[in-house]
Order: sequence, then structure tokens, then C-alpha cells
Amino acid sequence: MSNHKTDHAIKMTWVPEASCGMARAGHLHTRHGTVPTPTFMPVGTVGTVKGMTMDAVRSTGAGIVLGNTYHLMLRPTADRVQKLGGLHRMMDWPGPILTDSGGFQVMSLGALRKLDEDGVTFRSHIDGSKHRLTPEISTDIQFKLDATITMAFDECPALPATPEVLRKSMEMSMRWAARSREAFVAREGYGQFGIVQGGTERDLREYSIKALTEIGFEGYAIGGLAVGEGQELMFSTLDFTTPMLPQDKARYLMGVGTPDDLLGAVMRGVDMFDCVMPSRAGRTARAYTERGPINLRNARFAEDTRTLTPHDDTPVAGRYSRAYLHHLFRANEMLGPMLLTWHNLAYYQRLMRQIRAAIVDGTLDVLAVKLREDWAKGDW
Ligand SMILES: Cc1cccc2c(=O)nc(N)[nH]c12
Repeated sequence: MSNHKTDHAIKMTWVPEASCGMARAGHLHTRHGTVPTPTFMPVGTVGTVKGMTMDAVRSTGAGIVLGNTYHLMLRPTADRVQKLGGLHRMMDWPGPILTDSGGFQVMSLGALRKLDEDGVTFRSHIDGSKHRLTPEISTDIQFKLDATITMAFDECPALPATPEVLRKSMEMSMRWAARSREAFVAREGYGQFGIVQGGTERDLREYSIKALTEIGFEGYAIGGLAVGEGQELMFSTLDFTTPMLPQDKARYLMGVGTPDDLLGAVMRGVDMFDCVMPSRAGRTARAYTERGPINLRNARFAEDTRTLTPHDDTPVAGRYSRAYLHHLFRANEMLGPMLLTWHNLAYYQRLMRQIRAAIVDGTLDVLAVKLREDWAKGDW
């Protein structure tokens, strides 16, 4: 069932370029620019990638950034963002922005909430004020934010959950997906993604994909994972889920993940990722390196003059010694989290470029072995 509102607009498209096994390389064409996939999307929850100017984010090679309905509706509110010209102008980011739809954050923030068939009522974690989110309200908020990619309003059940709980939750999310699509205002180069639910159950994931593809979206997210199921169960769920998704649309695995998660998920057919890990790690002295993560607060770095990476593809890459970063974190200087967030996001973007290049020249399996070997070496 496609509805009249979306037929006439030239929709956002994902165009394949190459594949290697289940992995795909392509381009996502949007109103705010074209992004090579696979792509990692830095999280800019309240209109900022914490500790980074958008020039710094751009310097890492990031193409799309994330915003968040839940946080932005509370502060500064969607109406104010709209008055300020939308997220692109407010945060000086002309590139594509994807906004999550808010239901997940209401659940994960554990805010006092009441869930019903129509939507969710909750209290703000900021000031306790009462708010409501429904598929219509969420979709309208994302319109006011001027999101390039709008996410359907869904419920993400906590795992572990019984198949019966997963089925009821998924079926409600599919009804909400239809309402989200009905409320979506199609504009040239903008798009809306449906979110596949169903936990780790093959039959529920199949039902969910059938429901979403009958509604018709510009892309499909895989939700309901990265919620504590562990990498093995996440990968085994992807093994049967991505092959059931449309080949000609982008696939977005929400909330994932570590470098090893990204590699494994790309090899299972995922194109887009978002995760707070690299930026949150940057604020907690955890550095991602070619040889796995390290904690820069550790005394062993106090006089270590080596840099974190041999690359020099951003204004900070390969510039600062571990000893200096160790000092900054020990001194609680704000430059510490800033530099390390910049480093970690650059590491993630470099990794995605490496993976993409290997898909294009058909050597992803070779790269995967090399990456895993190096990550296992631990810090040199
Ligand atoms: C951000 C995120 C992570 C993980 C899972 C989900 C999900 O299922 N649904 C939404 N809307 N967002 C998610």
C-alpha cells in the first residue's frame, strides 16, 4: 500500500556500487548530499556531537549525523528548532541528518511512562514535565527539525523477552509504522525509514519486514538489537534478517557498535550504523586504536611519547602524545575529551573507508582477518 502523499516526490535513493559476499558498497542520495555506504553516523543527540564543532566532525569524513526527537522535543523544543531554521542551520551542518523517533529513548531513559495503543506518555528526565509521543507527534516533530531521514515511531522491547511479548510489541510497532508513514510529509530527497522489530525470532522478523515493505519506506532499520543480546545473537539474527530486506534500499542497524560489530554487520549486509561508543569513550579516556581499545588514564601512558595513530588525516590525528592525553585526563582538562572524541570518530570513519574500499576491490575477507588479528594484539 503506497499512499498518494509519497508518490510524487523524488524520494531518497540508495544506489549499489559493488558487493563482496553479503557486504554492499553504495551511495545514499539525499536532499542534503550524497553519502557513500557503508557509513557510520556520529550521534548528535541534542543538536551537537558532544565536544566537537561540526567542522571537526566534517574533518573526520562523517557524512550523516544523528539527532534525537526525545531530547530535542524537551529542549530547546521542536517549535524553537523550527524557528531557528531547522537542525541544519541551527547546528551548522549542511549534510544529511537522521533523527531517531523518540520511543526508544523514552524506554531507555527509564523515564516514568505510560504506554498505550495510541502512544506513550512520559515525564521529562530534565524537569519532570509531562509529555506525549505518538507516531503522528513524533513524525511531526521530525518534520519541524527538518530531518533528512525520519524514523518511524516504534517500541523497542527489552531483551530477554518471551516470543509472545516480542510478537505483541512488534505488531504494535507495525501499526505505529503505518501511522508514521501516513503522517510523513514527502519532500524531494527526504526519506522515512521503517524499523524492523521481532527480537531474535525469525518468524517475527519476517512478519515485521513483510508489514513494513507493504507500507513502503525509503530505507529499513533493524531495531530491537544492541539491547544486551550479545554479539553472537545479534549476528545470528542478522544472518536471517538482512537477506529478507529489499536489496535496493539502505539497511540501518540501530545503536551498533564496536569496530568488530561494524565489521561483522557490514559482512552481513548492513549499510548504516550509529553508536554513542566512540564519542562516549572519548569522554572517558577510552581510545580506539588499530590494536584495540586502551584507557589513557592508565599510569603506563604517563611518559609514552607515541601518538594514538600513525595517520594524519585530521587536524588532530597523529599530533598528540599519549602522555599529553594522559595528563589532560588526569587534570580533568576539557581538551582531553575533545581531542579523544575527535580521534575516536576519525578512527571509526577511517575504518568504514577501509571496509568500503575492500568491498569495492573484493578483498573484504582478507581485511577482516587482518583487522581482527590487529585488534587481538592489544596495545603495542
Ligand atoms: C537507537 C536505537 C538503538 C537500538 C534499538 C532501537 C530501536 O529498536 N528503535 C529505535 N527507534 N532506536 C533504537
